[in-house]
Amino acid sequence: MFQYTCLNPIAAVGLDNLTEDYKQTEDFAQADAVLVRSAAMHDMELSDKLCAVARAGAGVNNIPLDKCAENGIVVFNTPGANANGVKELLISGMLLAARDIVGGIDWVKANADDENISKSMEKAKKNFAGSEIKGKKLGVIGLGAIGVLVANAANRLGMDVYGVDPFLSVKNALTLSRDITVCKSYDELYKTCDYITVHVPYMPETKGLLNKEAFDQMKDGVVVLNFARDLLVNDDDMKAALESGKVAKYVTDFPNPAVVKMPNVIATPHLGASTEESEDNCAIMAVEEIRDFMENGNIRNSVNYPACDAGVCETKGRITVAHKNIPNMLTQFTTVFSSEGINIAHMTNKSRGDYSYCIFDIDSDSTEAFAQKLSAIDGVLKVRIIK
Ligand SMILES: NC(=O)c1ccc[n+]([C@@H]2O[C@H](COP(=O)([O-])OP(=O)(O)OC[C@H]3O[C@@H](n4cnc5c(N)ncnc54)[C@H](O)[C@@H]3O)[C@@H](O)[C@H]2O)c1
Ligand SMILES: O=C(O)[C@H](O)COP(=O)(O)O
Repeated sequence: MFQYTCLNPIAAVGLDNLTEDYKQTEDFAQADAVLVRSAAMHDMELSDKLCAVARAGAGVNNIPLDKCAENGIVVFNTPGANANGVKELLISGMLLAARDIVGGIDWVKANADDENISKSMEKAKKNFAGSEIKGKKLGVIGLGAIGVLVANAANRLGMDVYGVDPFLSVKNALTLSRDITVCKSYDELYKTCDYITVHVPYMPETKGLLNKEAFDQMKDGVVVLNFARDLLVNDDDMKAALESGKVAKYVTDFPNPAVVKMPNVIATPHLGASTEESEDNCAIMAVEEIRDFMENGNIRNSVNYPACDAGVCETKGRITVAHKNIPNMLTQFTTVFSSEGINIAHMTNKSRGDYSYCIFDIDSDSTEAFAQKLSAIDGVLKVRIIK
């Protein structure tokens, strides 16, 4: 029996896939697995029992990835599961910036009691006129799951699209329309584009990516869109750019107390992934990842451990070991196995950065006493008996 807890509401269509082997608990300390969206986990105490955290979504900056890895806790996310939801909101963000749709709607509400509204609006509408996005240049920073969808959709709407991503994956490059220009540098994108949208993860390396230096290179009157994370933009520099007119409009899904008071800001309350479809996709994928990990020990879509898949165990026993990626670990493991007279039928070991993960399929039953011998090895972070 596994216990799990949800730190945010997770769509039922995903949770329904948890069998009777899973019991929900409200007690974080009792959970073997956690499902989470944006709840802040950095200050939470991690119990020895906790094995897995699944982020039903993309961004993992709310989760202490290194602290989890150090405790042998595997963190997953759900790549691409909410990308279409964000893409659609982003396209609406560009349209909201291109035409004063918000001003127009506000005007209609303010004139709700006007008996002659159909006449007076014909005079008022010139105040809310705008431009079209067709033929304009869009710059996409970060060509991942969302960035590629945004680039391709904007291209289909007749925009001239440029992208930049120093770590562009082969899969994403192949999905990108051939009409899109992949820039070698940010500068090239900044100086060319009328609209610039950012779709990169928030990490120390991307903090304040859009700052004065970046704005200075952009065209006067550029529209900046941020549907990724607020700290990707330097607020003070954005304020100055909006006040000077360098940035004509800032469209963001991440308002904060500073941003909401700035002029020409169009803000939504972190709605990118809040669609039925995205919530369902994320929940289904997160639950699949948790189940494969808890029941088989397999790792898919982890953000702090390597992918490791040994399928379903067909031998008598399976033991998994999360450990430091340092020399001599495997020799020590196999020494323990041989001293106990246990035959390893199949073994998979994968590494990623400072951490490694091993799946041993053995021809004997796994015992607690044996697992403890493995746990006692220096550099071992967590040992689990799967079978
Ligand atoms: N508004 C929302 O509700 C919402 C929903 C989903 C995701 N997000 C945010 O959007 C981000 C991106 O999501 P995704 O699903 O596309 O993730 P992803 O991992 O598929 O794509 C991120 C891309 O950014 C690239 N990248 C990393 N550092 C970069 C840099 N310095 N410059 C340029 N590119 C860089 C990566 O190579 C990758 O291709 C998430 O991390 C999250 O913060 C927001
Ligand atoms: O990173 C993400 O996936 C988004 O920001 C969505 O966050 P949410 O699941 O809290 O809506």
